[in-house]
Amino acid sequence: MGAIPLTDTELAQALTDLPGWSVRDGKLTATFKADRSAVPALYTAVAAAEDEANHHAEVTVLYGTIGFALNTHDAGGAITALDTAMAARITALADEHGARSTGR
Ligand SMILES: C[C@H](O)[C@H](O)[C@H]1CNC2=NC(N)=NC(=O)C2=N1
Repeated sequence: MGAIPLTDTELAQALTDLPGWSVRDGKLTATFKADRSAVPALYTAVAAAEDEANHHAEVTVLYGTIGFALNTHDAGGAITALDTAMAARITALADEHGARSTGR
């Protein structure tokens, strides 16, 4: 899986498999509602997945949500399969930690 920008069609197809994720400001983004007590463990799990994949998200923690934004720096900031794969991992980890997508 290389750092090749997805075409618009490929990205649209990928989004059908990534409920709750959308493209905002050129980045693959999702926000999850999470109890503050669950955030540390969720972030720790996401960080481990990021390090395993050597692919890292921007993470925004607010008082009741945790958000993720993904693009591929090595592809000039485009969205690649590295991003969609990490989005799927994050979705699964969020589910495991009781975090619920806000759908936007
Ligand atoms: C040197 C290191 O492998 C690169 O900088 C990795 C690290 N994590 C990364 N994360 C993201 N989101 N995009 C990248 O291109 C990227 N590249």
